[in-house]
Amino acid sequence: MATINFGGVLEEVVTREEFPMEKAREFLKDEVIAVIGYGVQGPGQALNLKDNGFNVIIGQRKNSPTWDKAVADGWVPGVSLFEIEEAASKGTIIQFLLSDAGQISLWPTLKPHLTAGKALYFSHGFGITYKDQTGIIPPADVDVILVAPKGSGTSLRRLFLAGQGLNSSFAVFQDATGKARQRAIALGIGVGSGYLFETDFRKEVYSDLTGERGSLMGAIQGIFAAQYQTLRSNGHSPSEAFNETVEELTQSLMPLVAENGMDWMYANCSTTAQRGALDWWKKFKDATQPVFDELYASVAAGKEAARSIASNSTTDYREKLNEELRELRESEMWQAGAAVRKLRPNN
Ligand SMILES: NC(=O)C1=CN([C@@H]2O[C@H](COP(=O)(O)OP(=O)(O)OC[C@H]3O[C@@H](n4cnc5c(N)ncnc54)[C@H](O)[C@@H]3O)[C@@H](O)[C@H]2O)C=CC1
Ligand SMILES: CC(=O)[C@](C)(O)C(=O)O
Ligand SMILES: [Mg+2]
Ligand SMILES: [Mg+2]
Repeated sequence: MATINFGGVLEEVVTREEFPMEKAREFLKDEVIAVIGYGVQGPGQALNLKDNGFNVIIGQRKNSPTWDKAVADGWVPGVSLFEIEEAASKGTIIQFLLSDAGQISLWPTLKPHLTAGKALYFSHGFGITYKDQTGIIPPADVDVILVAPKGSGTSLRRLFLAGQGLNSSFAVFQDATGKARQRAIALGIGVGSGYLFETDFRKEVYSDLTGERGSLMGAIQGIFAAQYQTLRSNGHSPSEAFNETVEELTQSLMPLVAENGMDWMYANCSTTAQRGALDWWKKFKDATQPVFDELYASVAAGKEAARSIASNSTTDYREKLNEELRELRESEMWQAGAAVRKLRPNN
């Protein structure tokens, strides 16, 4: 473990230097890793593990689009691709990568295959933390571990193929074998993590649900929409409103934030912009703080989990989500965005 100073707070981080790929492979050489679910995280993690030299099999329902996707990705039926139950019985480590709602309906099928000494692996603290709602209560004689990549499974795979990596958090909920922590770390390295930050299941899911509803996805769209509306209602054209709300942020300013922090991005803007941003960010913080506090309370009370389970358990959940995404896509702001993207100089 390397001790790193995060803004004055010391934390332990696992690095690839202390736990190299070779060590991870050696540690898991007798394990069969069964990846159940082939949505977004499933392919990213399974392909990275396979390419890193681990024994991986996929469990999917036959005659499903994701079965075909797995075949197209090179998994071979009867060799490395099986029906869910067969994969679960063969696996010594079960990576449970169905959607959080899907995990609930599959749990009774999976549970009998969790025999003594196996490991149950999640990429989210959801199922375990909200066990009152999910009914996911693992047997006492299996390890229960978590590795949660800090980003989309698509990015996990892309960054791996580019020779880079994505950081992940990891956690142990239950150590039945005495090697749960090592198993989690080895898997974290195997799926393509660069650094591994230790957490627990509850903190992982509370922070993840807050982040995606908040500044990563929900709040950002809300702020974009509010500013766009202000500009439009004051007579600005769609292209002007979109450029000043989204395009400049993603194309020019966020890469600078990613590279060297907010003050660095500010320092590379005009002194006029710096004056305004330094004055106004606090007003936006004060205005949104109550919403973030309400959000966290809703997460901690299990209300966000309940809503997610209820809406993603219906048979037509995918159609309904797609319908809402279509509304977003067809809004004037994002239609303006589509036109603006076509005019990027590199296109
Ligand atoms: N999407 C991402 O990149 C990230 C996801 N995670 C976590 O990883 C896990 C997997 O997430 P995703 O890959 O996004 O899942 P997903 O939403 O893409 O679903 C994965 C698979 O579950 C299947 N599924 C859904 N309901 C089912 C049911 N009732 N029975 C059988 N199969 C069903 C879907 O067909 C799909 O193939 C979740 O715990 C999620 O919170 C963690 C970090 C990022
Ligand atoms: C990609 C990720 O980490 C999210 C946003 O939390 C998720 O997909 O659930
Ligand atoms: Mg996340
Ligand atoms: Mg999430």
